[in-house]
Amino acid sequence: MQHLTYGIFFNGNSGKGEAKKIATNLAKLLKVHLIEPLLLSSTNVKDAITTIKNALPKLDTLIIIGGDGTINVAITALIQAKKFLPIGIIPAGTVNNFARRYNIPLDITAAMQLLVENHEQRQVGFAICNNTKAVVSSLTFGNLADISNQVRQQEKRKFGKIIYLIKAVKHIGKDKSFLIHYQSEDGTDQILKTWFALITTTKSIGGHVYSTSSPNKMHISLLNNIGIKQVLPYCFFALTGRLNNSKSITQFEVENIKISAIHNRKITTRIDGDKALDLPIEVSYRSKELSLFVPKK
Ligand SMILES: Nc1ncnc2c1ncn2[C@@H]1O[C@H](COP(=O)(O)OP(=O)(O)OP(=O)(O)O)[C@@H](O)[C@H]1O
Repeated sequence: MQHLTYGIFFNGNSGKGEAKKIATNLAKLLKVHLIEPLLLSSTNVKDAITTIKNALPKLDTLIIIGGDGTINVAITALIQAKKFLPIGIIPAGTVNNFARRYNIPLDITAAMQLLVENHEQRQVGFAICNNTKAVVSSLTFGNLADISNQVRQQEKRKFGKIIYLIKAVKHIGKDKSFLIHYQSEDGTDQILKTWFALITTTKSIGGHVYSTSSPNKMHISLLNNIGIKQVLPYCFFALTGRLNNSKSITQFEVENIKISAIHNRKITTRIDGDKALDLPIEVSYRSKELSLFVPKK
């Protein structure tokens, strides 16, 4: 009987070698279930993508150990190879937004066990930026995106989401909005003042539901400006995820979007928490290609 082969991808740079320990334990568990494990890691993102791409022809499934940033690296490799294997996740990041959204156990042992029993495969949506880079959970740009950069992992662990709010309020009045052009094949064509833009691949992020409709689209929320007047609506947005009634926030849902800056200023996006491409960008949503191991209903 021919055995299945599962790739196990982890960040060779992570913490105190925590990810490697998890990978080794998972490899043992897979062997017990007659699945051949293939450990895949590297200490920089470029090599990691190459390593995964080279291994893909040998694999039946790819298991990813890490948070959204690490899942992003792995799915970027699948996009570049145009080969969408089923994926499994061991949530070893800090926030683990993607894993939470699909009810993957946050307990490492339970998440490992899920890969060998009681799972089903579910199609999950993601987006592709400029045809090359995955967007697993979120793409942001504007002033708050830079603020997220200042939030250290330690603070994230200690204060949770509220830390973004504290940092944002400190920035009030300091930064100007950008003029941004948004164009979509569905007819959207607008130039909007943008203080902060958040694009999410589902209606919920960090457990908050940001919008109520269209499962097959990306959700775009723009904070058009921020000053003293916007503090209350912004706080409401940050804490509840709802902003539909605020005039300072624009929301829309699209399958694809072209985003460019009107002025010649360099605007860098952050994708899944990491610094990524500069505007202009083109993002398109994919709802059918990727399937994920999730707990059986
Ligand atoms: N093989 C790798 N080599 C170097 N860096 C990597 C590799 N794989 C992932 N990374 C980077 O490691 C960082 C941390 O990744 P990850 O998202 O897994 O953890 P986290 O930020 O703690 O989790 P979360 O996004 O859930 O809060 C990210 O910046 C990611 O791009």
